[in-house]
Amino acid sequence: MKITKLTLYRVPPRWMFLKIETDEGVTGWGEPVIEGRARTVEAAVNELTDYLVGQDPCRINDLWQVMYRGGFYRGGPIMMSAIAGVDQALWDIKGKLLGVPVYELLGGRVRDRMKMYSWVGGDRPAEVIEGIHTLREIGIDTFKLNGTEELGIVDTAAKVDAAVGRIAQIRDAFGKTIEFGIDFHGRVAAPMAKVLLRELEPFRPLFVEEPVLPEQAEYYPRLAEATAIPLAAGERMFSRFEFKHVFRRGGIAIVQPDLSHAGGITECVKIASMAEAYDVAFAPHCPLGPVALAACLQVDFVAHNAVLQEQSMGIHYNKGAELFDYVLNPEDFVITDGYFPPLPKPGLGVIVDEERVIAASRNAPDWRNPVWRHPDGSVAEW
Ligand SMILES: O=C(O)C(=O)C[C@@H](O)[C@H](O)CO
Ligand SMILES: [Mg+2]
Repeated sequence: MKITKLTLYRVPPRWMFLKIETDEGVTGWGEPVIEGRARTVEAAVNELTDYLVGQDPCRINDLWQVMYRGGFYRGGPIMMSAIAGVDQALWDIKGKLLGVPVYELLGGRVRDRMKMYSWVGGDRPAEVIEGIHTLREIGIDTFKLNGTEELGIVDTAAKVDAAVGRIAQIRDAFGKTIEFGIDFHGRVAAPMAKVLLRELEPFRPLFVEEPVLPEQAEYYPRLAEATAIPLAAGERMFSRFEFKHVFRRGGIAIVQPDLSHAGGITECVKIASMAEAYDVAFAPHCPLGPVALAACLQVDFVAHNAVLQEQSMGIHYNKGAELFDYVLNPEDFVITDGYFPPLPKPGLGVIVDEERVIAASRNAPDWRNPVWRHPDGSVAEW
């Protein structure tokens, strides 16, 4: 079998789908994208075409190594997202060719269902209580919300009280009947992370995510020493070679690689396995589309240390399309009591509605995250 063609579709809300065709008619789908840099990743995938067309799609490991090592320069969000989308599509092809879900190719399931969580509250966390009430009605009991709005390197007691007060409201309203992670989203600098973690400790969040920016990773062990709250990170780390430093230094209890940013299934299975050796949990980041989610679930069902799966249903970014709008088999993703079932169909287990994708790709927005500013006019982390 040989790869014959790669086709990319940028679609609302901010996703990009990759279709890989072969000379035997088997087609695979992937979701290579960096949110806000879709056109850059599109160019990166197109540059990989030279290494892929004419090759055997079943030699996934070799093609991964060629894509990673063949161009001398390596790593980073753009290249690793391009590789991720190609990798997902190659696993989709191989599973379809052999008639089995990817998790069967990876040794079979270690669990019967996978715990998931939903976002509540949006960019500037508001209406969190209402959001939780609504989602609890469909059996979801685990959530994530942004911890703060803009925050200075050193900021006021009032800002701290606003952040902590929101969390106190959640515990007042729901007690321990629900769980939630708090995403600091890179908005919190090291000095304020210590303050916030101390003030949040009594409310026992499930985790605090990106407690500082990934470029400040040396603070993870120090912050972990100062708090019992499990710290999570990983959405802005892009290969084993980045995660290994975090594992060695310690401090992170949950790693959250993104299957569409960190080299795909091939790489994230290895990251999950490294994490297990350090007693670190695996909780793939996935604020993206259905192909990315399907790829996550294929790894969740073979990783012993997989604990939580993010998904974008109702997320504040999904303007113009919702998670399953481009999917012909949404019934395979039905959430029961807050869990996803294993995807039964061959390959990634998602059937892409190609007609709808093509139609939507004709007016895909160039999504950008907002550029926030502090009251003094300086750039604030979004
Ligand atoms: O889902 C998360 O945990 C996020 O932090 C969302 C962020 O990754 C945005 O997708 C960036 O545009
Ligand atoms: Mg996050």
